[in-house]
Amino acid sequence: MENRIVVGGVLIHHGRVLAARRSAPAEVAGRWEFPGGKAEPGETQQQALERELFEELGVRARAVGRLPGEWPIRAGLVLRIWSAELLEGEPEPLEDHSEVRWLGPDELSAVDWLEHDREVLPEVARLLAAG
Ligand SMILES: Nc1nc2c([nH]c(=O)n2[C@H]2C[C@H](O)[C@@H](COP(=O)(O)OP(=O)(O)OP(=O)(O)O)O2)c(=O)[nH]1
Repeated sequence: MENRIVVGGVLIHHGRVLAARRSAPAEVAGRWEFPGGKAEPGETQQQALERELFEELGVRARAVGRLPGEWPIRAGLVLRIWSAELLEGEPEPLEDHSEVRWLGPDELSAVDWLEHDREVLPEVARLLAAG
C-alpha cells in the first residue's frame, strides 16, 4: 500500500514562524508541531496543507515549497514539510491544538517540538534569515 502523506506547514509571517501545541492524541499532546494533517485521496500536498490550516487555525495560507526530507510517523504514514505564507486571518487554535505561538529566529528552541519537527529547525532558521 502507498504511504499516506502528512503535510506540516512552516507558516511564516513578518519574520516569524508559527508553532502549534497539540491537544491530542495522548502520546503527542502538549508537544509543538508545524500545523497540518493528512492529505486526502486525490488532493495535492499543497491543497491538503491549505485546507488543514484553514480548518485547524482559521487562516487562509498558500503553500510555497517543500522543504528537504521525509520522516516516517508510523506504518503507512510519512511526514513532509512545506513552507507557507499567511494570506489572511490570525491563527487561532480552533481544532487539534491548545495554543499557537509565533516564534522569531531566536526563539526556535523555546518550545518542546515533536522530534521530526525539531530536525527541520535549521532549515526554518535559514528561511527566516532569508526573509
Ligand atoms: N500535523 C502534523 N503532524 C505531525 C507533525 N510531526 C509529527 O510527528 N506529526 C504526527 C502527529 C500525528 O500522529 C500525525 C498527523 O496526524 P494529524 O492528526 O495532524 O492529521 P489529521 O489532522 O489529518 O488527522 P485526522 O483527520 O486523521 O484525525 O503526524 C507535524 O509537524 N504536523
